[in-house]
Amino acid sequence: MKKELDVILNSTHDAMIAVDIEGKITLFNRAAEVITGFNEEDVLGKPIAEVITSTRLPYVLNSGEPELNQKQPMGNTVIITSRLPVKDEAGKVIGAVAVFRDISEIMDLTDEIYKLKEFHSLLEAIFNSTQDAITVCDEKGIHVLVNPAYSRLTGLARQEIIGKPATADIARGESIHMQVISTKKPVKNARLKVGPHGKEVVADAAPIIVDGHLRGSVGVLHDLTEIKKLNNELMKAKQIIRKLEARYTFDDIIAKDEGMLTAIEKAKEASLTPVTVLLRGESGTGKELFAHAIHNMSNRKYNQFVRVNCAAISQSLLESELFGYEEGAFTGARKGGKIGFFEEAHGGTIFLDEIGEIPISTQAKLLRVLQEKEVIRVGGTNPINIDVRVIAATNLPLEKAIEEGEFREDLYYRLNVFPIFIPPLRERKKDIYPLIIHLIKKFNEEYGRNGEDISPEAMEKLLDYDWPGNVRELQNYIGRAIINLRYHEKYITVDRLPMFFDNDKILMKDRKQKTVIQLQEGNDKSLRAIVEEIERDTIVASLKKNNGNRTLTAKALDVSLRNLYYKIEKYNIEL
Ligand SMILES: Nc1ncnc2c1ncn2[C@@H]1O[C@H](COP(=O)(O)OP(=O)(O)OP(=O)(O)O)[C@@H](O)[C@H]1O
Repeated sequence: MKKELDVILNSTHDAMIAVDIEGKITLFNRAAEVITGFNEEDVLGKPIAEVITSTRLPYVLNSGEPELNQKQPMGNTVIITSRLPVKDEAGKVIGAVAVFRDISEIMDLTDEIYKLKEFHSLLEAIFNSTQDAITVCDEKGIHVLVNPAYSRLTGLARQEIIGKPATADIARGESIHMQVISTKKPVKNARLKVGPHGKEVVADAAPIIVDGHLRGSVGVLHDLTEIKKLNNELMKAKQIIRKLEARYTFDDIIAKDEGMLTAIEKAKEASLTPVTVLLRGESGTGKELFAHAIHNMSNRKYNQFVRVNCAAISQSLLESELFGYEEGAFTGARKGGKIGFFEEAHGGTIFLDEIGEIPISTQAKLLRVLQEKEVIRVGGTNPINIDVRVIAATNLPLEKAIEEGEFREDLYYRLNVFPIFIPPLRERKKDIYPLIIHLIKKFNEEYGRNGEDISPEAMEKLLDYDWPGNVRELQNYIGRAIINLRYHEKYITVDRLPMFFDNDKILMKDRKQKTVIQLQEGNDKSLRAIVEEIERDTIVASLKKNNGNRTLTAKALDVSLRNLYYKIEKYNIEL
């Protein structure tokens, strides 16, 4: 029996030390040797206080009371000890035993657990407060976690989705979790519709890998309707800034050609008087630039310059935008009414771009404003005096529009008091080289290049081209050439020139391919969605081909400029 007890005593992980009534060591097991560093033979019979200075066994001998589960340091470790008196049958204390264990490893683990708990709480707070919708699936593709933003976005409560397969919240598109789980690779920018309301989202997902094993997938969804809304607001803000600023002066107009120099002289002359100016010229020739310069040289330069693109505003809104409206003038009218562009430009200049696009009914009202120098807001009766210089611009042959009954003759005469004709670039080739040098400097700054000039061979090619999009096209073209330059290159040489577009063919090819793809995929899109997609792609391609020039694009696609603006807004095209 003693042998068995010896084995037990020396194989247990609990350290044990026993002392007699005098405090001399009578038992010192293997675990006690490991923790204290002493050998049994060296300590047996010695007073415990000589071996372990901090011992409390003498107190237990004295008091006869046990001390249980006491934590205390011992050397570099921490131990947890229980000390018990040993009593004879009469209850007299005849010795004491200390049982203890090194708990420094457990303490380290406790520390680790505490830190993990802290981190967990931090993650939980982020998870619950972030505006990004987050969803987590396990490695089998079962939803295990979603945050409140996810429920707000998808309309699915936690309990409706947890435990369900990854595909359960998808209204349209492929599950990003399943893609991640099958490929172990992240997915970026996937467009999906989710939840019972088919909310449009852009989603990213990444695998959760623990010790080299896939444990699941975490997905983040961004509300696309919100992004679209913000984008629209940004576009509107940009439009407003553009409208309010007259950035250019005559110093910004680059010209060598005599025809162009004459136009500039005429414009300078006009800027010194309040005369109504009609700027004529093809799209991209610099009409807006002239309008800015005239305003900035006039005595109105410290007042507003308001640009109105008459083609970009829908016919139904144009009148109320130009002349303002009174409260309750129509359904949806803002409380308190709204002032129109003419009132906004009071004391300054209004630039009526694409004047040929004004509908005939609005033309009559515009004529009245120009004659009487007063506006009456839509839904109102009180005339409001305005002092506004008018600069109008068009790239349409207004005379032909008059013949066809689309433009009022009397308005034409009102506007055509001081016409300035800006020649197309193909008729002033002398301007091409100075414009290129000006543009190289501008784009060097923008793209961080060091271009200085253009080689004679490259120049020859550019002089041969017709530039149907005029300076705007040249500007975009040189921008692309500068991007093609290496950082150390100073010359735009022929091999750095971008291709000129022959896009009609490409466009047709693209259109056909696209249609076939849609059908081959057996996509369940409606005919309308397919047609709209093709329409959008076609407009984007044509706009690219025409360097963003709306007029040329409208012509190429055989739609009215107004219709094109409408579609650009409808499809949120930014070019
Ligand atoms: N002579 C010039 N010197 C420098 N830059 C020019 C010149 N002419 C045009 N540009 C630039 O070319 C671009 C197109 O010019 P602008 O917008 O004034 O043309 P537009 O005739 O008003 O075109 P649209 O009829 O399409 O509105 C602008 O970025 C403008 O700064």
